[in-house]
Amino acid sequence: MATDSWALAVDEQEAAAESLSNLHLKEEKIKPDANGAVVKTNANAEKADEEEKEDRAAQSLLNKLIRSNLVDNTNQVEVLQRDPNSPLYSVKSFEELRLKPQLLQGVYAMGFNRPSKIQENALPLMLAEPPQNLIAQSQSGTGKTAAFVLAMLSQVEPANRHPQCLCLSPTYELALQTGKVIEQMGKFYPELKLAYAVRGNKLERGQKISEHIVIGTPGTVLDWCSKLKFIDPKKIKVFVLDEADVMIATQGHQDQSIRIQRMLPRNCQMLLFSATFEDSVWKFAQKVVPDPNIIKLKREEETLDTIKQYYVLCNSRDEKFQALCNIYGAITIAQAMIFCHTRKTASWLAAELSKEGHQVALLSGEMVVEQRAAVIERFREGKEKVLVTTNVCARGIDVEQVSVVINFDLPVDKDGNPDNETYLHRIGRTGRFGKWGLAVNMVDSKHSMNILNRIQEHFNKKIERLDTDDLDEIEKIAN
Ligand SMILES: Nc1ncnc2c1ncn2[C@@H]1O[C@H](COP(=O)(O)OP(=O)(O)OP(=O)(O)O)[C@@H](O)[C@H]1O
Repeated sequence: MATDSWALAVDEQEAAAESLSNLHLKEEKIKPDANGAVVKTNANAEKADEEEKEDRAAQSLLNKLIRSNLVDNTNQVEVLQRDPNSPLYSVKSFEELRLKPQLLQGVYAMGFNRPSKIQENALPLMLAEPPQNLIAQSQSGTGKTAAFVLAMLSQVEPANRHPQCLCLSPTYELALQTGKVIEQMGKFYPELKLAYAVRGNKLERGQKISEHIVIGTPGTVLDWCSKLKFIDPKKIKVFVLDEADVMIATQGHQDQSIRIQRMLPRNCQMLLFSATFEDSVWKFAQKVVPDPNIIKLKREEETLDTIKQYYVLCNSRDEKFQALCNIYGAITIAQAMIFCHTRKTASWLAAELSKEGHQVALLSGEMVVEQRAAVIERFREGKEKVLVTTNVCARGIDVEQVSVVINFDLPVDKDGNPDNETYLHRIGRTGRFGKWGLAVNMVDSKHSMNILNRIQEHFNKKIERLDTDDLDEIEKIAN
């Protein structure tokens, strides 16, 4: 396909995505009810019983919006150097990096006292002379964005008024979030300018952009580099591919990213970041980052050791609800998270619990990400005591103070098999929050008993039966 018609196809694709997201916005009608519970009044109610679809970009954005500090990790960083004979540098302070004073000031103004684990190794590699290529993987919240933003800011020469750093993000919203970090860290570097290559940011044809850093989504960046020629890709010194795992989950982005990368000069520094490292990400990473250094930080392992796990046998949704009420009647629960399989069950349950006088928050996929972030924030602050959510919607969200988790429906994957990873993440604890926890699983059919059995086998941990008609027995589980 010729570049122009290809770029046109990209345009159409992004336009379609945009109109879809507008449509999505129009359908949002979420308001708190008289009890403060967030209740869905979605025009598209027939969709409510559909299983939620996983949206990795939305999850990633949500995580960014609700995160207030670094995620702790006690694992060792693994570093694989391209040249194994060169000494392995790691820094324990930002001073050691010999940053421009205005950047050091920016770092400290953000409240960073010392580099995070991943930054200790990634920063010296990225700032080395000559610049080194890097593939880095560590879970969300470990300081990757701050690291590559600092690398980009360090390489810019403000007197050269053309784009020198190019950063690709999977979505418009994620690009804006990274842009905010650039602006914050570059606060004391006013001559440094940033442009957003995102749909809707229209420039006049024939124009060349003078900003030093361009951050955007692959389709628009490709347009700006090829069809519209706003950017001269040959002058790019640093190329960052952020959230590679989310990127390749979006159709078309992988090819667009590769096409952009092919336009860059050979000596351009290539940096790729990802929170996960499945095979597909690794293959993609190798295509876009030649001769890489590799840094990996394993996710902190979660365990079920400090969790008391129970199951309750029920015959229907109403019985599950009754069992839940009995548990609430017998023990004091400061805060609980309740997981349901569909939006319909989640909103029904939230309404029923509010009728019983509970302060309930509802989190489900039809809310825009900002609304979801606000719901989580309120729950974290203790404004609501129960958070009802769909299985998919709350993936990856930690609310540290919650000690009781109820699986109103057991987690299953799209083929109906037990989703052990989700089970563990919902209920398990890392070393940091190794406090006592209680998990109750509602089982209402042979099928869900089978799922529960497979979960028990997978973790080799017995899940005890709980008779919720026996209040004494329930009381005992809290001791
Ligand atoms: N050295 C540091 N000291 C203290 N806080 C830091 C440091 N580096 C980053 N942070 C803060 O920690 C949080 C997570 O950092 P950052 O967003 O860079 O992580 P990330 O790994 O890029 O996450 P994601 O994969 O979600 O983008 C942010 O609030 C950031 O401001």
